[in-house]
Amino acid sequence: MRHRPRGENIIRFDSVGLRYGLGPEVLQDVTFKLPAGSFHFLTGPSGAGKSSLLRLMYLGLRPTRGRVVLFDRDIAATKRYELPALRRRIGVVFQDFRLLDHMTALDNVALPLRVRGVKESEIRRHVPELLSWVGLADHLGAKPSTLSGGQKQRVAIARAVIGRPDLLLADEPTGNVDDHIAMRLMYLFEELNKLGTTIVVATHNELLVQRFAHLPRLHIEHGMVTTLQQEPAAVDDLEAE
Ligand SMILES: Nc1ncnc2c1ncn2[C@@H]1O[C@H](COP(=O)(O)OP(=O)(O)OP(=O)(O)O)[C@@H](O)[C@H]1O
Repeated sequence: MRHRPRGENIIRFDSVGLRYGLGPEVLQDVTFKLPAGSFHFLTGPSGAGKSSLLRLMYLGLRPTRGRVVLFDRDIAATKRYELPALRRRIGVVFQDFRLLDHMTALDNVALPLRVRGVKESEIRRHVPELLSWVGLADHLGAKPSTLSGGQKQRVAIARAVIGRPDLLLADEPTGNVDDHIAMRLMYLFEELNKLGTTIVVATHNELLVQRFAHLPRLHIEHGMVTTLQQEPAAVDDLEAE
């Protein structure tokens, strides 16, 4: 973690296009930049390309055209062996969690800290505390196969935030939990953001988007990304005009 002064860009896309194989372009001419320390929702209908955009951001895919600049590094000009160090600065909450099945919840969350050589005494202090905060105090020793979808999701979120990454990318992080836990998870993201992490949360949950009102919002439709500087007027508001 080496947070940068707010205002500098953490990530920049210039005219980025993406196609899978010989298929049509699923993202077209995507251009935006995210300043360090900002918080954005990523919205759009199912199949619009939210997960694909996140994959480009965490370097899980290379664009078919255009330029991606991450932490001031042009990814096309970055050597393959340099990519893992960049990736370690990003926390990712995958839609399908991607927990390691043979490890306990505690060990899954501890992994990013162990990779970084953090002392076991610190790991034993911080990891149970975070897992308790997301409501999993009774499941520290549980293997993912014994956890519900919502519990796995919370382990995945704890793993993504434990190392206070420079950039957090979360794909539908509240998709499997009730409203109360969704709020708790959002507050966790807000706290992380206050500490300097830039955050992108892909979601279908309009209530969350309206309630936390982080702008600009990135919105994808028909392969195009727009940055919305204000929330679209609700249908009731339009009818009242
Ligand atoms: N691995 C892949 N191979 C081929 N096409 C893909 C692949 N992954 C996604 N797509 C296509 O890319 C488009 C965007 O998909 P993506 O998963 O990014 O959308 P999304 O907005 O995240 O959807 P959802 O909200 O349903 O998760 C879709 O048309 C999808 O079929």
